[in-house]
Amino acid sequence: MTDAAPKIVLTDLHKSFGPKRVLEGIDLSIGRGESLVVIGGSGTGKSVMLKCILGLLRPEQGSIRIDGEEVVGISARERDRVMRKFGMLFQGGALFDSLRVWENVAFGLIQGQRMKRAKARDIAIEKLAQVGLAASAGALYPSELSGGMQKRVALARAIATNPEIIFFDEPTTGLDPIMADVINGLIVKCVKEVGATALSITHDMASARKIADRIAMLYKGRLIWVGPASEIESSGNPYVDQFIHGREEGPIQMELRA
Ligand SMILES: Nc1ncnc2c1ncn2[C@@H]1O[C@H](COP(=O)(O)OP(=O)(O)OP(=O)(O)O)[C@@H](O)[C@H]1O
Repeated sequence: MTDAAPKIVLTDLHKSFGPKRVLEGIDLSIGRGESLVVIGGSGTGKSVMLKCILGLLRPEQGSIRIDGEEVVGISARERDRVMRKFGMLFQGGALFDSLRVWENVAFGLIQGQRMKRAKARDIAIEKLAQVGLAASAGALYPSELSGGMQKRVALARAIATNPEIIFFDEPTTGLDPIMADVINGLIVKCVKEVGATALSITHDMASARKIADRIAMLYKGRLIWVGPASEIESSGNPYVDQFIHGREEGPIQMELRA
């Protein structure tokens, strides 16, 4: 559950690319230990928002606070320190093909924390077990695994350093619905075990419903609805309603045609 001081606070965040305004005033507070999922159509700015928090993009206006600390405009060195709080599961897994599975999982421990290989390997094997993979899988290369197994490895890597905050970027893309459900279940379990705050972006509603405590919907540069996952069916918001039911007809399509 969450406690009083929020982990991440976005205030009046704006990000444009030339004349294209992508984020036009995002306000969002994510509690400690909370799992928040941002939904929204393609190109609405979900990745841009995540990249702003990760420091990969710099917003031209607004504030991003992590544990109360302003991170917009901090130095590269300070950014490295803040980044150590983060774990990340990238869209598509983004595993290193030339490294064995265990080396992928241990990457942040060896490279980021300068941990000895033997110790990092033990932790990697432990994390692989947490996502349901046998120690023997650690010796394989990613190309020898199915897509679902690769996602498990990516999840093991995301939790390897016991991060305080984990970002999930489209965690179920490319998986069949059953494997997606398995991965969603593992995400919930692992986030709880690590005690992390989770921020995910997806357009997979089954995933959002399963992993979110709260859901926020991004549309036209703003969060048009934020609320408990259990209340999204009764949001009373026609944009949300259309999106979550995947209806062709509704206000979103009309504006796309314009
Ligand atoms: N580096 C960039 N330079 C210029 N425009 C960009 C850049 N990054 C993103 N955009 C634009 O910002 C908008 C939002 O992109 P973003 O990738 O955040 O969408 P998204 O909601 O994550 O979409 P999807 O669900 O398809 O991944 C898009 O119109 C995109 O073209």
